[in-house]
Amino acid sequence: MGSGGLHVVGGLRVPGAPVLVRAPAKVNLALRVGGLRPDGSHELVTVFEAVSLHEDVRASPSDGLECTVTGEGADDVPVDGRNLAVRAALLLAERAGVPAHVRLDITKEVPVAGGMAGGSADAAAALVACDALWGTGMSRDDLALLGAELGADVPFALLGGTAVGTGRGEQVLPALARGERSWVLALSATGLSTPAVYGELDRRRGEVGATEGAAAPDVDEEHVHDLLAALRGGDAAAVAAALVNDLQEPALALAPHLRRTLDVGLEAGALAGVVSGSGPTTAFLVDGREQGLAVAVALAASGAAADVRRVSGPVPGARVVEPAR
Ligand SMILES: C[C@@](CO)(OP(=O)(O)O)[C@H](O)COP(=O)(O)OP(=O)(O)OC[C@H]1O[C@@H](n2ccc(N)nc2=O)[C@H](O)[C@@H]1O
Ligand SMILES: Nc1ncnc2c1ncn2[C@@H]1O[C@H](COP(=O)(O)OP(=O)(O)O)[C@@H](O)[C@H]1O
Repeated sequence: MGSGGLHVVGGLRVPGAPVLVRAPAKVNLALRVGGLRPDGSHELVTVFEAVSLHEDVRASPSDGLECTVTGEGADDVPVDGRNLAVRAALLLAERAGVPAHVRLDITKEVPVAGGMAGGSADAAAALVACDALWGTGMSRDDLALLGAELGADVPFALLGGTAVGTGRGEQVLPALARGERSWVLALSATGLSTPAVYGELDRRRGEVGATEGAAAPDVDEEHVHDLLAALRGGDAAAVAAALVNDLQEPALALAPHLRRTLDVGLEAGALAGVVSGSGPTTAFLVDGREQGLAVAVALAASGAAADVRRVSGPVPGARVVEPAR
């Protein structure tokens, strides 16, 4: 285990050069939420798709631990020990037994607190970048285990593609998925707190449970069976029909304006629209370029979205980008 980084020169990697890693945002194509676990998380079954909205993390040599953040929503992101990328560097250094000496420069494209796991992407990218910079020689599985300690979505940001997540969402396995999907994302001006949205789901289930005796259902892969079959077939309309999110109603309760956003996207011809994870980003599945343009224009023109992005998926998980952009 070396203490220096690795630099590519004529095919050889030499210690000490900056490493640039890119990691993707995600959309949950299905999110079925079960009961509350003793650790405060919910049991869930989800199908993640990594989409072409990215976070870039550059790790450079330093005498200490420094962090900068620029790009989408940078003002809302801490640069101290609360930053998930900083926490990732500290955790890797501790487990590898090396000093946490690195400068992390984060460039964000993913909306903060948008339900697209931008912070998790930063953590995943920082793990991969620091592993390369410090030459700690961790396997992808080692990094995924560390990632799971940082947040439930981090292992998926490492894996990318289209995958099934179980447990807290941190146990991920690739899913068979044919073809590429086109998405229009409607961004909100303000974020939603993930714990608040799960809390709203619990509150609603508590009310139902009090009268009907059944609160949280057990969840297993059977709950995402239709979606997985549709993904294997690669038919966008079948995928659209199977999109599901148990956090959608709680998110809509906390951010009622999203109902109009969903209506506008659907009226403009999207195959389907769904709140992404805990929201407030909404994701519209579209069939082809023309439909995507129509949906994006309608969302932007109506004012039902603060901003609009057209993306595609699946894309790879956190990876070293060479040469640096
Ligand atoms: C809802 C989802 C769907 O993919 O994503 P986002 O919409 O936030 O991106 C995830 O479950 C969010 O995962 P992530 O944001 O990584 O969660 P963590 O940092 O591990 O936990 C933040 C908080 O979310 C809640 N949480 C998270 C995961 C889970 N299975 N059950 C939970 O109840 C807990 O209140 C926890 O304290
Ligand atoms: N590197 C980071 N990027 C974004 N948010 C971060 C980061 N580190 C910590 N956070 C905190 O995590 C919160 C939500 O993270 P984020 O991943 O953007 O959203 P979501 O959980 O909705 O997908 C933010 O409000 C922010 O304060």
